[in-house]
Amino acid sequence: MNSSSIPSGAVPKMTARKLNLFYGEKQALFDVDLDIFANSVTALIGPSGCGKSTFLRCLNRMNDTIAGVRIDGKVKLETTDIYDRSVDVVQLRARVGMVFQKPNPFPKTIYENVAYGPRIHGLADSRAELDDIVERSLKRAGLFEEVKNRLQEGGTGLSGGQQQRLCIARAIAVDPEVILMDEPCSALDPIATARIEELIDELRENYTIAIVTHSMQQAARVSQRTAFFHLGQLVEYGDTEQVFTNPRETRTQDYITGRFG
Ligand SMILES: Nc1ncnc2c1ncn2[C@@H]1O[C@H](COP(=O)(O)OP(=O)(O)OP(=O)(O)O)[C@@H](O)[C@H]1O
Repeated sequence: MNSSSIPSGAVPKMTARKLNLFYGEKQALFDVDLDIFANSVTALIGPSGCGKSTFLRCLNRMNDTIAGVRIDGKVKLETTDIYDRSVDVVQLRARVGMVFQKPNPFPKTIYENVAYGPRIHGLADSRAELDDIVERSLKRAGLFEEVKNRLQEGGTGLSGGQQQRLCIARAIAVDPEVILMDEPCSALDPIATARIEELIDELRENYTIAIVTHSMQQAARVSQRTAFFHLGQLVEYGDTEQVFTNPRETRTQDYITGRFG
């Protein structure tokens, strides 16, 4: 278990306060308060339908794209209220990137998949600079060696695990501060999963990561903090080791021992 906990006094990278979310009439999140710390992995766990993905999507306003969603409460990225009117959602999503359940490379070359974001955000002044960003991002995502001789081939021709690392490289290329991952390994075999888990551990040196996972083993392996959700409520949140070995709440205990979920 990966148990380096958060230093006391650390300032959270992101905070949610009294966060409520409604899909039309149906309330999916209830008064969620949660701090996400820099350079660590926060795992969101809980039974199906408990609001993990909904919460994750609040962190970069991905729920804005769903009709009928209403959100109240606050989410801050450092000092910025991300739901404030003045916030440019495109810029926000560059700072808080996302990797989805199913690898979703663009139907473009490997190079273009990674270069696209930096190009639209104007992060490179020359082709050489763009080449540099692409190479650096692919290296950070642990994919460069496997693809360096085929950067002009299609991204969708890669294996599932490689595609997911390409999507991670694409997220990294715009220099985000936070990376959100929604069950990033659920479509992958055990070997590709292990590779992504190693990568997540490496990435936390430079990024803040929040990951939704159905696998308690995965949460225990990759995260330093674990949040347990049930029926839209945050039931328990603490150091991963504490949550798994000494949960404070009966509902957490019941879930981690397989009594429900
Ligand atoms: N677009 C949507 N429209 C209406 N209801 C939704 C929508 N997305 C999610 N919900 C509902 O909100 C609740 C929380 O869903 P959410 O997907 O966040 O849960 P989850 O814990 O991530 O589940 P899973 O582990 O199955 O992915 C569920 O009751 C779900 O049916």
